[in-house]
Amino acid sequence: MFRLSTITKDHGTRRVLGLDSLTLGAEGLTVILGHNGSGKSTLLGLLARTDTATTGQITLNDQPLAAIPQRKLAQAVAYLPQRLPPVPGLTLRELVRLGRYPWRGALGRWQPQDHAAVNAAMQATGAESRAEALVETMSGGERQRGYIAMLLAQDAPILLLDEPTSALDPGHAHEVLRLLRKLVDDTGRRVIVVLHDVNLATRFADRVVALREGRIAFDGPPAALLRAEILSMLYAVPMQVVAGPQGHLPLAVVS
Ligand SMILES: Nc1ncnc2c1ncn2[C@@H]1O[C@H](COP(=O)(O)OP(=O)(O)OP(=O)(O)O)[C@@H](O)[C@H]1O
Repeated sequence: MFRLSTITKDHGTRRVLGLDSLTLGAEGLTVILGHNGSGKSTLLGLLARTDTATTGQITLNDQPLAAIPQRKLAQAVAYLPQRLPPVPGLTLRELVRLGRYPWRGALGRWQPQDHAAVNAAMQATGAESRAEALVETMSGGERQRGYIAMLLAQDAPILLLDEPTSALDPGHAHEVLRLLRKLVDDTGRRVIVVLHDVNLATRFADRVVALREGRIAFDGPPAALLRAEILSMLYAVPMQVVAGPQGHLPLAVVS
């Protein structure tokens, strides 16, 4: 579990994040929402330690995040950033195998548990059928499933994903969230995921944390987010809440 206290992140004279106190990763699936530029990726980058705060402290399981050795951190936290470098010449299976990096010994030998983790991750994501395909030839959805399989193979208890559905059509976006939900429910992993789609968030999340101009503007269960005044404040456009499909929460729409 992450604890953040009095965190700020400045770029030059501009403050892009200011969080007094926040605990993340204690519950199943947390979605981070917020308008463009509200600080979501900055927050995830701080948790993944690819970025550092200007002031304040972050701990992971009561240890200062800054003091955790890189390999130990990678065993505890798997991070899928918003933008990934191209991977020319790599097959999907090779990509997923990269997820095992933090677990391999000094000589980099493959152990039975490495193979098992790669196979399980490919199976869970339905990536097996394309295992030998080159990643660069795949569609956005297939590639994204591959990256999520790589993340799963890392076998970390906490997963951080920054807009994993941004390149996906509605069907594939749902599929990714269903998969993350299943991971949480079946394996007890903790998932923290940045999304833009409010309705996807409320359908799958246990908790929603919403940022506005770098500050927390909402933190609570999905049903509590579905109020016109809260959504309109978050996105600075008039929004409404309308009836959803039978058995589901209402839907957020721009008025
Ligand atoms: N390296 C940087 N230098 C200067 N400003 C930066 C830098 N990185 C981020 N910012 C600014 O910090 C603010 C927050 O950025 P961040 O990427 O965290 O927002 P976000 O909520 O993830 O946005 P989006 O939804 O558009 O992905 C933005 O205004 C961005 O321009």
